[in-house]
Amino acid sequence: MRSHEQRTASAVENSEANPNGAVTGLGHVLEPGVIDVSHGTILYLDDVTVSFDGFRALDGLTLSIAPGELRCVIGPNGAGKTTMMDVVSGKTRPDSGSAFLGQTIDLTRLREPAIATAGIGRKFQKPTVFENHPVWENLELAMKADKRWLASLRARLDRAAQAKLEATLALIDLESAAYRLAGELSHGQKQRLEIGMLLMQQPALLLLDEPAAGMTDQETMELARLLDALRGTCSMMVVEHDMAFVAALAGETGMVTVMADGRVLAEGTLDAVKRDERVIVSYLGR
Ligand SMILES: Nc1ncnc2c1ncn2[C@@H]1O[C@H](COP(=O)(O)OP(=O)(O)OP(=O)(O)O)[C@@H](O)[C@H]1O
Repeated sequence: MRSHEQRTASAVENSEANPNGAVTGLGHVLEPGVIDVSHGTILYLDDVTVSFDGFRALDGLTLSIAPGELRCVIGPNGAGKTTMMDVVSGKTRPDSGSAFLGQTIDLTRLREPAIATAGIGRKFQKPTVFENHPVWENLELAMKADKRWLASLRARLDRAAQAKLEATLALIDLESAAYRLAGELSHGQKQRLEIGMLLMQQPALLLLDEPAAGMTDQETMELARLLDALRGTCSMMVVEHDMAFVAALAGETGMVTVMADGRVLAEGTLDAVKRDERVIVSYLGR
């Protein structure tokens, strides 16, 4: 598996070797997983607008995320957080504005499967695992969905694929549950398994929509530890309402984005945004 740094390096090499980089001018991805982050941005949204029957769910949203960053996005109900993730993952086309993965991959021109292939993995609130299959097989099936693993999986798991599967099982702390049916897992374990399934596809950017919803406090902190362990492997954008979880992820220095009314209301460390009068009024209260 290529690390984030290796992907970045090869993206730079690729753009030097080929003036078009990893994509054509039309934004069609030619080589999965190669993202040009040479300008220090993995995700760039600029002035994005999405309207539903005249109502602006996103209203000039501008936001960027650095490679390797774990960005928490908070904000009141209806702020547009899910709509923003829908734009990034290709589920919703913006009316105007731009959305780029790295320098060259125009997300507004790609369909959802192409965006997934380009390196964006999305986790929805409700865990979606194959309940009637054992945990390890869920990871193997996820791997099969990734063309890069196909050659090794055609016959049987080769050493690299096997090692990746075992490392992921350890990372999501489900080694002892490897042979249990996914349907028998607790909610927190299912959430971790689904993140593991996304990791098998080697995403460059993971979108996580309220991953801690419905979890016990202990499960929430286990999830925070897992996401912490992923730092540097992939970039992450986490939409969340649970402030204890956000505090665990952001720490003292992580950047937190506060959305309201379809745009960014404030951005800064959690401590700074919590003291921001506009954030207190529109979201956190006193
Ligand atoms: N498909 C749709 N059709 C009509 N209105 C929509 C649609 N999707 C979202 N909206 C509206 O757009 C606004 C933003 O919704 P969105 O789900 O993005 O907010 P959110 O910040 O994710 O909220 P929450 O924290 O409650 O999940 C809301 O007022 C919502 O009702």
